[in-house]
Amino acid sequence: MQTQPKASHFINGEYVEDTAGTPIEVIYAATGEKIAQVHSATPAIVEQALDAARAAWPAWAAMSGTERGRILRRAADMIRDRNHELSVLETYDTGKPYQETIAVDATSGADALEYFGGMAATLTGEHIQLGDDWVYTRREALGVCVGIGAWNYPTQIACWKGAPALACGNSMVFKPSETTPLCALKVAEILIDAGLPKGIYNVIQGLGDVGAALVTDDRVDKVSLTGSVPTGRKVYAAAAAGIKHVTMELGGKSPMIVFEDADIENAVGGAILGNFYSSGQVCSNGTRVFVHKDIKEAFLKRLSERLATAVIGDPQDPDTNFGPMVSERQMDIVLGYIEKGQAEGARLVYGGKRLDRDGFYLEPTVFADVKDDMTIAREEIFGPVMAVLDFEDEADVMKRANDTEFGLAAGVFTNDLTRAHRVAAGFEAGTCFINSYNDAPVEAPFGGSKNSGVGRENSKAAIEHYSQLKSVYVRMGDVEAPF
Ligand SMILES: NC(=O)c1ccc[n+]([C@@H]2O[C@H](COP(=O)([O-])OP(=O)(O)OC[C@H]3O[C@@H](n4cnc5c(N)ncnc54)[C@H](O)[C@@H]3O)[C@@H](O)[C@H]2O)c1
Ligand SMILES: C[N+](C)(C)CC=O
Repeated sequence: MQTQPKASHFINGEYVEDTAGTPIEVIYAATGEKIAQVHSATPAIVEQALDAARAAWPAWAAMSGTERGRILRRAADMIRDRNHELSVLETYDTGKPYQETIAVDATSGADALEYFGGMAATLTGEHIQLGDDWVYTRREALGVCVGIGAWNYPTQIACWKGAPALACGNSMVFKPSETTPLCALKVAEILIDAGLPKGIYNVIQGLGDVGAALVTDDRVDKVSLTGSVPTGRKVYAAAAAGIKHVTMELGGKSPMIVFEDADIENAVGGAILGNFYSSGQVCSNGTRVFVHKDIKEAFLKRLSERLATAVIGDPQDPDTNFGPMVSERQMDIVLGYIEKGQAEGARLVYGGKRLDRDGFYLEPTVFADVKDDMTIAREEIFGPVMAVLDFEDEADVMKRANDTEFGLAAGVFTNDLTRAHRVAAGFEAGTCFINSYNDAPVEAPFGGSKNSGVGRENSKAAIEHYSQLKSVYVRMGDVEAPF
């Protein structure tokens, strides 16, 4: 497959290059080989992208929602038609198994374009009667939105930010992660092929400095970041200085609680999905798995048996279901946490090593007897490392589950109906799961509380974050002035 894009950036409906920008190598995680190179955006490219987005959005905002929505839904259909090609590319970009990318990545991007495309025509204000006078509200676009992506779901993130922004009549400049620059370019190309006016969705490459240049620019009205908490703090502060709207989708260290009455097979399945899908590189993963002491050993035994059946290998092989870390750097970070887990006294019950093969492969890793204050129970690892902690009492485990700076997600496995809902209500987290883990349908709000984020992606809630209301007061009688 051709992995080298036509050019580094996509601006005003065209691929654009500026080789003066710092080269960014794209490394295939499964082999360690270079598969493409792009250039970081120069100040001239940043200017070009923001000028294009600024110039294009008023006409786009003035189009009817039906027309905007039709273009987004056409793009969704095109993504679905090209799912195989896009999934192969996503696998090259991230190293994630094709078995996952064909099922989730481009299709969830298409879901967002279809959902928000359908919603575009329904966006309205309201009428408020005040005696003879009245107020009507107009739901208006914000203007130019900047999207900044993480590397774990490059197509999905490009679409989850782009679809609601465009549906509301905004334009977007999207900067993918420097680790995975390829997929967002395809999204931009497909949107143009679907009929999107030039300049409405632009992609530029770069590291944090390019992201920072976008965030601080006066032409930008809204910033939506998917990334780590430390980056979130910087971006939020910079956006606040310019009084910009923000959405922050940040990291997590989410709890999953398995009660003694849970269906163990389902709970083990949920823990596998919530720790080892995408080789553990998922923001909402339930990496602190609290298992009731009465079933802990049975849980660990079944978990180890099922982990032994993981098919680890060439991510482009459809049978492979566990791939490499996205980069050597990420692999080294995760190995550092595994060392810390052992040094701090956690019991390694599965995996723990780098695999003896090319690429950045780690074994799926499980620690038991983890204590709340251990580093592997407190910090986001963003890799295939599960921490299993014991508990006996519901009130106590709830306190421990919520004792974290993060609040992205949380899950509970139990067959006790009232306990399930009581626990879900008690979680300090934006997205909770009962007898399931990591489902993220476009119809449901997704996002975090506490340090895990601000705002919500997907669902009707996202419309509030990409539009603003204008109130128009209409007086029907004479004006009564005091003098
Ligand atoms: N909540 C969610 O929906 C969600 C989804 C996926 C990933 N994540 C989080 O993302 C993190 C992993 O991704 P990562 O390593 O790419 O994160 P990161 O914070 O290192 O980078 C994220 C993006 O921000 C850019 N950036 C860095 N510094 C910046 C600055 N000062 N100004 C503007 N942009 C800047 C990067 O270039 C990149 O595009 C994890 O913490 C994970 O939990 C969250
Ligand atoms: C949003 N989600 C859970 C699909 C991917 C986060 O890393």
